[in-house]
Amino acid sequence: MQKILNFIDGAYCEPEKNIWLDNYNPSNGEVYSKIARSGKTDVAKAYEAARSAFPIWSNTTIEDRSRILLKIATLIEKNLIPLAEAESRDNGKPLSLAMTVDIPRASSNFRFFANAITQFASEAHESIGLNTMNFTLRQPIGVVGCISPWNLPLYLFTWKIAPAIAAGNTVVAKPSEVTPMTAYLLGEICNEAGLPKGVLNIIHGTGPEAGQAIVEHKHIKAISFTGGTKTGEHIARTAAPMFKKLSLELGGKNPNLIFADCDYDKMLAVTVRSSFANQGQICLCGSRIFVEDSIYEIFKSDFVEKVKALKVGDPFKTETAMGALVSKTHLEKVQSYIALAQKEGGKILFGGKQLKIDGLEKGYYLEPTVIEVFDDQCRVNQEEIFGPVVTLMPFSSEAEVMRMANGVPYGLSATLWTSDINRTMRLSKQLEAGIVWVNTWLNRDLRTPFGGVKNSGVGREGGFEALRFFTEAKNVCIKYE
Ligand SMILES: NC(=O)C1=CN([C@@H]2O[C@H](COP(=O)(O)OP(=O)(O)OC[C@H]3O[C@@H](n4cnc5c(N)ncnc54)[C@H](O)[C@@H]3O)[C@@H](O)[C@H]2O)C=CC1
Ligand SMILES: O=C(O)/C=C/C=C(\O)C(=O)O
Repeated sequence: MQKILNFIDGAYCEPEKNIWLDNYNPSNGEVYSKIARSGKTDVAKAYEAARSAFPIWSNTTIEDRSRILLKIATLIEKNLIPLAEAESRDNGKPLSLAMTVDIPRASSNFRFFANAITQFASEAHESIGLNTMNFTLRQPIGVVGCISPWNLPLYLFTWKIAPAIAAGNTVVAKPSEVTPMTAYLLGEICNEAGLPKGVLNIIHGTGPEAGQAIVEHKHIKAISFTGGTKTGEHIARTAAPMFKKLSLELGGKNPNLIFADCDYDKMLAVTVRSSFANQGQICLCGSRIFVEDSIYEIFKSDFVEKVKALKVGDPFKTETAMGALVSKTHLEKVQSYIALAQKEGGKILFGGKQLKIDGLEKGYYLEPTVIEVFDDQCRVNQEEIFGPVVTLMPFSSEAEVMRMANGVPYGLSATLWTSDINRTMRLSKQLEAGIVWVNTWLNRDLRTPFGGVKNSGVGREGGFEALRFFTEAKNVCIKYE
């Protein structure tokens, strides 16, 4: 059976303790590879490789760093089909999604930061009349840790690694133990692109063992993490007393605010996508749908009609719109929320049942699920489900919908559907979210700041924000005569 090995100092290697985890294919529930279960000693080895590589990499010219990153981007593009197939097999997502979203975005992440680093500049402040000049050096931090989740595996793994190495850091990175395959394949691509050994080190294993060892390592000075809010809280508790720089991209419970004056057909099509893309396993999915009461009934029936038409099935088939959920544990978590919704008085308008797909009976398939709820404070409307489940509620005024939209502990994204520019401005300012989309969803320009407020995280990724995170600002003050 294939082994997913660590990638340390430019070479693949087994974990020190020779212990392995099972890697499941969610589409058929079968174990299809073994994952290195690494611990402290593996992380220490990865750190040593990264530490040795740092003096050379941090002094490598911007042009050379950029050239290597561009080469990685090109190689990811060249390997689109094998990478997309690996991602789909590991995660359960439709192959079509991996081909058009996950892998192209992984390549764009490297291409974007290869170019961004050539434009990254620092400031100078002249103290006029005092004969003093201050300028800011933006220096790489050293060895940094990048920890990513299972929902968009290579997409989010590279979203952290690309800016980290573009800025001159060296990295110890850990993908999710649930979806490690494409991160494993990235090692070979980095070697082929000429990335010097030790610049990127990839450790596999569980969060509490390998992940915790990265966060606890006293010389890894910055941690960039994407994942669940509880895990983020735990990481912050470990890293904050060690004065590490932290970027935390956490959960969401994002509202969709649909006003009667919107472009209805466009809104309907995009709302189906923002609800169920990637089986609803994107932190940006709009899981709470609020609809102005004059169009609530018509929306309800049109939406359910469209959701019924979504084809759930074999991720490798072209007609599949929704594949399998990522794991049995996750499927059970999502199902427990569907059961809770019924206990709380919610009405299932469609879905809610596990599906058995011919030939893939042990896969983790779930119908897309639409629940009408009557109290915005019920648990299914407050807690992150992170699956193909959305709630519907009507509203009668801006004030009411804003109270409900902002009435959760999360604040990642919000989507507003309206043709009124004044309302757009008013509500965009009032929404408690790091990202507001108006008449669109998951429309990404990689230069923009990306992140959440409240329990959705700390810090911003994207563009120069990411390059600022992965560098330390040092002021140099020169007094001249
Ligand atoms: N981007 C997002 O918003 C995501 C949210 N989630 C949410 O989190 C819930 C739990 O999913 P999990 O797979 O358990 O996500 P998680 O947050 O535990 O995992 C994300 C990453 O963190 C690592 N990790 C876990 N514990 C760690 C620790 N103590 N120190 C360092 N790294 C650690 C994991 O190995 C993985 O690489 C999901 O049901 C979902 O609600 C999950 C994945 C992504
Ligand atoms: O950067 C993006 O485009 C999307 C990021 C998505 C997540 O962070 C997530 O789903 O966890």
